[in-house]
Amino acid sequence: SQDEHDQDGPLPKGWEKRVSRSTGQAYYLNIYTKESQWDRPTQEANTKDNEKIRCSHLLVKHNQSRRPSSWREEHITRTKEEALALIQDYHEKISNGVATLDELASELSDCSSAKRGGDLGFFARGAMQKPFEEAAFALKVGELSQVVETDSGVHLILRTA
Ligand SMILES: Cn1nc(-c2ccccc2)cc1C(=O)N[C@H](Cc1nc2ccccc2[nH]1)C(=O)O
Repeated sequence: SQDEHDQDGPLPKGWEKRVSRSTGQAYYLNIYTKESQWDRPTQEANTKDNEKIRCSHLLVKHNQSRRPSSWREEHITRTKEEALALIQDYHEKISNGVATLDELASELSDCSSAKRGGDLGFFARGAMQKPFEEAAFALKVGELSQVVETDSGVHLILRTA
């Protein structure tokens, strides 16, 4: 069988290396959840499929938001188009390294998590509105999302763990 101590060193705990019978290609099996993946794992295998991730976000609310009010502005009147223009500008600034998400979120996010630089802590699937969850769980650690729309407004999401 394939030696799991090949040139990349030992596999993280909970993974086994397998070879695909049809393609002969190596893949990796999570021995707890029986999930498999092509990419060589970099972290210990999670033991349940209620994996948790950690994200920070920047939220810009608008006049169609579920709760058009925030610590920044009691009555939010900007239109959705204006919110999208703002969040696009923030996306560019963060992508170009002009500012960090936590700096902008602290001043500009309409979510009460702004006081923690937008940090939402760890959460599993089922905790957040679906569009936010799908975007967040698709991110790799350190990756910034595109603009994500929820009933709360428009967001930028940074996965931090
Ligand atoms: C999900 N969440 N966590 C916090 C939070 C976290 C850490 C410290 C303080 C507040 C605030 C919220 C929250 O729902 N805030 C809402 C805005 C909002 N809507 C969201 C939808 C998805 C993810 C985060 C979101 N935040 C609000 O302030 O009107």
